[in-house]
Amino acid sequence: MLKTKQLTINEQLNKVKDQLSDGEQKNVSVIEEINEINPVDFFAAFEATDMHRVFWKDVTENIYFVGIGAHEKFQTNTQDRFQSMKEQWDKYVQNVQVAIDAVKGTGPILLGGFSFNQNISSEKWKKFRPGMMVLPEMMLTVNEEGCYMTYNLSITSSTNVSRTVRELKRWKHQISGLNDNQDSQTVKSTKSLDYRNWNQLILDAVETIKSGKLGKVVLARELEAEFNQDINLKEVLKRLDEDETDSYIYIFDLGQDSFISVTPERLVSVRENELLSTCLAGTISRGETEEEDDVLAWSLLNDEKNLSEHQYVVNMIKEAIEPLTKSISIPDKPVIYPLRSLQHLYTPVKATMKETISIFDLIEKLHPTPALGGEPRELAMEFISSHEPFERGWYAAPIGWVDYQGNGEFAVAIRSALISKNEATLFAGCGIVEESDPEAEYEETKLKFTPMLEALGGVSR
Ligand SMILES: C=C(O[C@@H]1C=C(C(=O)O)C=C[C@H]1O)C(=O)O
Ligand SMILES: [Mg+2]
Repeated sequence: MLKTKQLTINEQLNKVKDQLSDGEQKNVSVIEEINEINPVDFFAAFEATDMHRVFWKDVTENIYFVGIGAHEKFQTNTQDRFQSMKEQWDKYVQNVQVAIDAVKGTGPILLGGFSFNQNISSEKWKKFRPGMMVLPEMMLTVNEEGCYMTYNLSITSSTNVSRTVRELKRWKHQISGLNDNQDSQTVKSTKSLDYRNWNQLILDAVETIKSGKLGKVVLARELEAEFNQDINLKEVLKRLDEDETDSYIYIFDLGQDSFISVTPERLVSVRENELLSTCLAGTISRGETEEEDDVLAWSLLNDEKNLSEHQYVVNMIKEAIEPLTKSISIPDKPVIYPLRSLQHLYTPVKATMKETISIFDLIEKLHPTPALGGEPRELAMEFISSHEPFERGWYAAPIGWVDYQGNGEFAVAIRSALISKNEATLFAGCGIVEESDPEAEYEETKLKFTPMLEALGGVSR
């Protein structure tokens, strides 16, 4: 329920308009509670339009955001991309009026992401920028309390409010003509780095680690899949939403090209001055039976190699965050984080910050953690750039949202794919440490392709 007596969006717009002087223009956010609507259906209803679409599902808070269209687009190509994004958003927020006292998860919320490296250069990623976030024209919020629609627009003292409201509500026609009978694609062929080259890549990394230059480096491979028809994003999303109940689900859709991720890894979340980050590194498969599952979990919790992969992440996050905090709590030992097809070592990091610090500052400090980059960071980044035979683009990079009050959450885009028509490029990586064995790491990446590949209708290889 909205906190204040619920004003219609008509009344909300008139309230803002009445305060405007002649010729003045104002960004405004109006919010209404709506009847229940399925977020996957809502996202899919705009498939045939050229509107920008963003999908976000956070399982911890049980919340969905679906952003449609772009009232404002914020992009950055500069070296200081996180600061540049922060400045652009701060500037917008200073001139926005939220017409009513918004409930959590409604109002102006910026959705988007960044690339792994500071630059993007390959043809494959040409539609994506190093920083790209949108303030949607309309955003559906579905949480435990209900369904809400936020509209972001700008008005002047001469705006025709009833006509504007009619235009805002056009989406209702869009969802009524929904066609559910589209076919799903099947995979025709897949292609990945051949094992000989993978073997060499891992041996090079292990040698560099043994020489003392690196502690850990995360290396990944691409899997290119071709399908018999254009990928039906709605079916993919529906499967992920139903099956992958312990991961974030994210789509950044630019029309023909979409980036999609089903990631269990939180980079950082901020609620007022409370911070939560998670260390997720160290992997084993799930068992067929409960007993086998327990045995695997126990062996992961006691495996020196996996514990070492994990500890690099804990140490780095602790070091990065501690100076900003009044108090910090990190358990001594990791626990198991089980997913549908694999399990990880997991350590939550909770902290109360000294003052409210922008989520963009935190991303800048944390990205990439040694769960995606390595230790030491700069050398690991150089090793990745010079050895991995593809461009990461948005894979392993921060994706998420920030609201107008500074709350926000960013995940890391692993278990992800770049989709274009009937082709998808999937990504999976693994933490290489001194004890790494190329074949075991190859199997681990294969396991990590599973969630996305299954949702796409393919089989892992
Ligand atoms: C790099 C990925 O995952 C990371 C590597 C892990 C590992 O090597 O054990 C586990 C989780 C993530 O930190 C990926 O899924 O692509
Ligand atoms: Mg690993």
